[in-house]
Amino acid sequence: MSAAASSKLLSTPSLRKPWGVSLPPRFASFPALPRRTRRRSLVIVLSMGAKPTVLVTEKLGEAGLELLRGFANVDCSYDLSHEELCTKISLCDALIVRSGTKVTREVFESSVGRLKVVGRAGVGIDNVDLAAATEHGCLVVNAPTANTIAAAEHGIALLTAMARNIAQASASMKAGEWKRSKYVGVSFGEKTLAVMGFGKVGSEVARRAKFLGMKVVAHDPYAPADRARAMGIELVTFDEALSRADFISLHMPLTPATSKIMNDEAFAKMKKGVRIVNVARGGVIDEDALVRALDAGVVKQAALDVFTEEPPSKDSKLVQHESVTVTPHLGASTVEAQEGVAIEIVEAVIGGLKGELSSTAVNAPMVPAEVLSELAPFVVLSEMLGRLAVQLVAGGSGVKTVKVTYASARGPDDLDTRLLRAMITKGLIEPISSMFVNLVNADVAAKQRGLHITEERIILGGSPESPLEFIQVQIANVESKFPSAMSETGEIKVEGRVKDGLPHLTKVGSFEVDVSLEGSLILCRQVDQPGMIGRVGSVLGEENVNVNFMSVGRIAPRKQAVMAIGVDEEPTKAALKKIGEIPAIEEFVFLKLLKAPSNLFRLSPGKDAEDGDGEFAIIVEQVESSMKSFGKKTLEELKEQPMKRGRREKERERALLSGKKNRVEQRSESQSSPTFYHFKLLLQFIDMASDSKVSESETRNADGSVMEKRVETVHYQSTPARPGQTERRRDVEVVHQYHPSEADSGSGAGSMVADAAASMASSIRSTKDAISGKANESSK
Ligand SMILES: NC(=O)c1ccc[n+]([C@@H]2O[C@H](COP(=O)([O-])OP(=O)(O)OC[C@H]3O[C@@H](n4cnc5c(N)ncnc54)[C@H](O)[C@@H]3O)[C@@H](O)[C@H]2O)c1
Ligand SMILES: O=C(O)[C@H](O)COP(=O)(O)O
Repeated sequence: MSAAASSKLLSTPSLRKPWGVSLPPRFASFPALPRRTRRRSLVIVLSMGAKPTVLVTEKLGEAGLELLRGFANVDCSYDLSHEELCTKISLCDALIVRSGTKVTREVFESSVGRLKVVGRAGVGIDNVDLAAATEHGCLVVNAPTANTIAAAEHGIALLTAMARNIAQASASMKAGEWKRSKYVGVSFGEKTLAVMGFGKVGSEVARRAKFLGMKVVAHDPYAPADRARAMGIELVTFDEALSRADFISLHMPLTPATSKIMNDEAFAKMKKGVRIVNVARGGVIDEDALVRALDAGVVKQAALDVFTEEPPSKDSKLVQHESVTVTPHLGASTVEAQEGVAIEIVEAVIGGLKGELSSTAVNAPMVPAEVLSELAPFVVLSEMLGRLAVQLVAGGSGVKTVKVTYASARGPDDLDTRLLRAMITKGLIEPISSMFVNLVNADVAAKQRGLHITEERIILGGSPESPLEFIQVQIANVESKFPSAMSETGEIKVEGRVKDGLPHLTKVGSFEVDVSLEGSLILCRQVDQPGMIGRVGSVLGEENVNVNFMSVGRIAPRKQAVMAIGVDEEPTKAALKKIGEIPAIEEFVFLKLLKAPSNLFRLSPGKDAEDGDGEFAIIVEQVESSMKSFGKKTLEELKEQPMKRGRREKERERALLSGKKNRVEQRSESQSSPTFYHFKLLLQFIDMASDSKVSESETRNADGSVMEKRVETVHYQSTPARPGQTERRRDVEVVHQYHPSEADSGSGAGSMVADAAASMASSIRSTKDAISGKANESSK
């Protein structure tokens, strides 16, 4: 498959409808779900989703591998050379490594955009080029907690082994000697241990050292003093730690600031005869300086688990030194830690591939689940506004200065705008470039394109129930192809709000409008007069273009007005021309929104790295278990099931219906057991899947070859936020469409697109079949 063809296929919009068919997070806590499928956000993915491929380059615990195999094709290739890794990586969606694999810029470049997640099965990410990962929009996750205890225990093991010469004495005895006086050790009682780096491992080492009877001080410029105080540990300066310590244990990460922090100068500040343990990173010690300090007797002994170069050379003076105890980077190597790390990293990588925000993401913001669910519709709105604004620019290029205004009744610290800014950036860049922008690389992408985005908060009075009242995007120093979109101060200005959970455009330039942002949009400016809606509507009607929303914003009756028309299908050029020719219309523009609202966290340009069948299975399983628990034989009977509502459900429903759902309520909802509300949602999904229709059509070239293939799905949905409401929205989505210029020119792209479309269509059919199949089975 050529690169071009493959990227075409990857960018095929899926049937994922994040705000349409997704179920809210609490649905994920439905009791019937197995642990693996419980997650922060369960999005129903009706995708063609082939399994992603995950390359594992170092030994990983079996439990993690097993979990991974349920989701992905797993390639365990240990001992790859760097060249081999670079070759293989272009076939992989994710990579899992430990500390032995160097994930360099070259690896990201060689992946040609396919690598979406790098999982570091452990803590230290100094072997991953984070800047390169971020530039390539690749999420890096680690497993920061599962090996803490193992590392701390290893630190203590080295400390005690060193103090009592265990390794040296053991080697000597095995060599046939019996030298009791040579291996006299030192005791810990009343000795001071300086813990350098009071993080997870450092504090566990400190805790254990206290039980050994040691006095413990710690140095960590970033550690909170109260945490140390609570453990009875004094936080001291770097110099004081060095000068007071009989033993030093290193637990800081390797960063430019800590590289060779233990150097000649530092050794000179230590007590003569100090003993040093390092289970952090070899690079924090200047190894040549340590050899000098050992030879001079300043450092009496060292116990090292980590080295600047791993493995160190066989004739390394440090490794061979009589006063040095060494282990080959075994800190994390306990059975328990390796199982834990494997599960922790696999869960993070799977989450990343599904587009979920991981709490262990190293190069993307971590957003708490309740904040995420609250911000979700604003995330879509942000991308839509970015897309609209950039399409209003004449020529589409030269966008350099963008101002985003967030208006909210909440306090200034109560809004994390990183997600919103990332999505506006995505909306601004993607329609006019081939770049794929996600949460990981949004800021870098903006910088690369010289896009300067400033953010402003407006604090409104009133009730802070909603995180935001409106978002405004302004582009300065450009001209607009729709001059009415210019504000009084000369910027292109669009403003939007979330209404009933859906993004709405509420202002264009200085004209107030109100149009739901779905499908695409036609903006017309005309002199306000009777009959305009009808005239434009009939041109669209003749073309079979469905109008989903229409609104007119005017300065005053019979004066200038802007009409915003939301359309499900893209009108032909001829239809747009006819609209432009209506005499009263003075300017107009057609703006494409999104075929499928983007999933913020999706890391690939379009393909959901998700096994769609797995998701269907969950829904089918839910239906089945509901039928059993309600003793129903058919789907119809299930749908008729009267809902018993307790006081809490009624209150919750009332709150939802009136849109008064605050964060506390949402949180308590997500923690409460699934009840009436969940069941309603399930029934809605059944309705949607049962009612959905798929139609396929083709346009052919004169020679009979396929020019364009469209697969449309039509499904009906209730608004998830309003479970009691019977009104439904029609929702049309073009699953795939390609144009003559992209048509099959012998590269195979055309047939792949056709295959993709067919596969999509069959996915929908199989969901419907699966649901009715279960119903039939249960009725037997
Ligand atoms: N040998 C092993 O197998 C093994 C196992 C686990 C962790 N590690 C390594 O141990 C180190 C610590 O891991 P962790 O999980 O405790 O990480 P952590 O992030 O929880 O703790 C690191 C601490 O170092 C502090 N720090 C940063 N710069 C410092 C400086 N200049 N001086 C003093 N302190 C500084 C940070 O504030 C933080 O509190 C990492 O380098 C990790 O890679 C090694
Ligand atoms: O940073 C870590 O987690 C440890 O150094 C463990 O590294 P490893 O996974 O290569 O054992």
